[in-house]
Amino acid sequence: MTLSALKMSKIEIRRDSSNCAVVNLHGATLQSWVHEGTEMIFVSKKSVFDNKKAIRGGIPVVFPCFGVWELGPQHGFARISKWSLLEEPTKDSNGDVKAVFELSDDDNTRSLWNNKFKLSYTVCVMSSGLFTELSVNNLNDSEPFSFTWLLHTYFAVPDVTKCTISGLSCLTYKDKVDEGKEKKEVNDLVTISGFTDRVYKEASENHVITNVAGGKTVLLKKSNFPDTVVWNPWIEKAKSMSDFGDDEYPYMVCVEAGYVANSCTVNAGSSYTSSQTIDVVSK
Ligand SMILES: O=P(O)(O)OC[C@H]1O[C@H](O)[C@H](O)[C@@H](O)[C@@H]1O
Repeated sequence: MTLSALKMSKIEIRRDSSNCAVVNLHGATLQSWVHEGTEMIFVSKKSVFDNKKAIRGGIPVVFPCFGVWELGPQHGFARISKWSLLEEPTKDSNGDVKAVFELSDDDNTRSLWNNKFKLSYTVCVMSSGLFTELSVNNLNDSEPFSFTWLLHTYFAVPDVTKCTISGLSCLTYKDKVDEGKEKKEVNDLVTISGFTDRVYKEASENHVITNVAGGKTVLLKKSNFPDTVVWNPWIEKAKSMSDFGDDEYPYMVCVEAGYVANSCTVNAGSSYTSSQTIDVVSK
């Protein structure tokens, strides 16, 4: 690895002049993905980049716990840890460019969660979209470990009330804005018209999301992420967040691929891999 790559805090993964992603080593948070010249990802103008707080937007990596965590910070430590660049951006034979990031246990992670692990995160900028893959290796001597994880993707949208999300119909979801009640999704297409925070269990592997940035439609394809979380803070929650603008909620929707409704257990010496691909299917 070159010295300059070692010193960088953000890694540009550029496929060509109009397709590029930027990953911040703080949390390995993808903080920009430009597809055919359009920024597809929302980052709040009030996001704090102090290498301590989680970046408000992009694709934070949630591990080893989604949500409130009794052992440590909400959504775990991965999104606020300093990752390293394992493989510099490299072009493959069809022109797609891939980089790999890595996080290993250290004194801090073990003080919260006493396990030895290696996380690898692959980000690939393709002509058709964006591929992201998380792998975890259990490096404990003999103990299995359990975790939940999720890619907390913030899509940039021109007007969230115009977006539709498929692949959730008839599913059971936990409604976190209504005391965590279990409900059944009655709509074929989910739309957002208020504070929304839902964990859909065993959702479809494919979600079509319309009217994202540039009016485009994307197909979010998941593998080994059984659940899907949909989140928009709307007016009051937006006001309560110091790192999110009061008037920004119409311009984002989080559709999050996760393994969160139940935990995933990995034996010592074994690994587990989950991935998501976001294909831009129109415009
Ligand atoms: O404020 P954060 O810790 O980044 O969490 C932002 C949001 O993440 C997920 O979507 C959760 O379902 C929400 O309950 C949470 O409010």
